[in-house]
Amino acid sequence: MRQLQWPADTDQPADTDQPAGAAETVDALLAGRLAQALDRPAPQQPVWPDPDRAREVGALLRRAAPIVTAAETARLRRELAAVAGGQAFLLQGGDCAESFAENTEAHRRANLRTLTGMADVLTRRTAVPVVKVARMAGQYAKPRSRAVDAQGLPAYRGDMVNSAEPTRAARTPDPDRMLRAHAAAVDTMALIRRLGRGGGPEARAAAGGDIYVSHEALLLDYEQCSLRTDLGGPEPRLSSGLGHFLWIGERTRRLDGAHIAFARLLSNPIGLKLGPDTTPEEAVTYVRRLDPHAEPGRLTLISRMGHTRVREVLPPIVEKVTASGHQVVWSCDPMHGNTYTSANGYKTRHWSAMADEITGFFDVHRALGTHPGGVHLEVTGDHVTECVGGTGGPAEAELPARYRTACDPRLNAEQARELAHVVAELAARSVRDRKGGPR
Ligand SMILES: O=C[C@H](O)[C@H](O)COP(=O)(O)O
Ligand SMILES: C=C(OP(=O)(O)O)C(=O)O
Ligand SMILES: [Mn+2]
Repeated sequence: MRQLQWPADTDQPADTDQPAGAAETVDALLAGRLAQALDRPAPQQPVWPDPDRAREVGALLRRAAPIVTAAETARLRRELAAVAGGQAFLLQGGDCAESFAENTEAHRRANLRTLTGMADVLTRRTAVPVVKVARMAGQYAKPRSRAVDAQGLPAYRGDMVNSAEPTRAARTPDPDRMLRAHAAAVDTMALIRRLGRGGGPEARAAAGGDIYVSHEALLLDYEQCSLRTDLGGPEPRLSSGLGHFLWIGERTRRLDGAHIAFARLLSNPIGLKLGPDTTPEEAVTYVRRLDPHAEPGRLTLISRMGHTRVREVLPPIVEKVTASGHQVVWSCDPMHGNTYTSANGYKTRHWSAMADEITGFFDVHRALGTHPGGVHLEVTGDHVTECVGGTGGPAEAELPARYRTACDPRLNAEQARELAHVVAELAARSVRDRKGGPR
């Protein structure tokens, strides 16, 4: 698989529409499609104060080595096909936002250990393989509800864009941060490889076998780098070397927008967040658009409906998508639909609301006879106090003690483990139902 060849003398893909044939022609075709995709409206993008520097950074990044290999990504695609087919579960999780300051080896190891620990709970209880996908090695860009924060400053948009520090200078988007984020992601992937392979028994236990990496494909100036021509699928596509799995967020999934068009071009498995306003008709439109060749596991639909809505909103979506014949992975994000501000002013989530949304998600799939494929969580191994509840978890008044997140509140290791037991019970029941044959 080759790096996508950009037309000579320019940093931008050519706007051309030639038929596929020789290698250069396929590259030109894909580069043209990419240019068309990126030309569409793109919400949540920073305005770089120095566009020339942003272009220079883009050119540097396009020459950088990929973070993940195409072979690994292809393996994840096969494993997600098994999830879509009901033979495995998906566990995806990590920080809401990685940050340069928190990117220590201890932090990353703790997060990996937490993910692995949760996977162990699930595997032991269900005896079904668990595919582990970390929100890591590229999760540095954030969509925001408001462009301006409470103090009137430009919002923090992730360390890849600006700094969380509350000054106007720090909040000014800086394209060089994309280089730092890329270097940090390379470093994180190297750590994961070290733990997984040559790291010795202790390290191997910490990593727990293969861990894939994922992030939200949000910042298009970053995402258009590290693209390789992939001729292995039903049509020529682009394999992103920036992560194994990329997802499109709730705030950037407009159907006529750049993010959906970009995801359509990728051969990586992709995810799509679906909030409570999604209609079944919209869901099917996304599925047809993003999985045009009906490849099992190509698309993961990550519902984040909120615990009060999931039982009402999800069933018609699952029914309509199932009737369309596409085999998607159904995943539940119980975090983003259950966020609220505590009485003392902290953005938080209650453990019980998450457990309830997950329970609702499994109940919906049980009633419809479909496979509740997995969960998507914001979680850390650090001893933080960001989400309330769980046995022994903090109350609202205790949130200030160790509230460290760069963006959204994460479950700490104890809360995560307790939630893993809830998921494991529900998953075990679902496995039993399936073994019992059609109901
Ligand atoms: O995950 C992150 C999103 O950026 C977040 O949920 C939006 O947060 P905001 O409402 O604080 O902007
Ligand atoms: C921004 C996120 O989620 P959503 O797009 O579902 O709001 C996220 O996963 O951090
Ligand atoms: Mn988040």
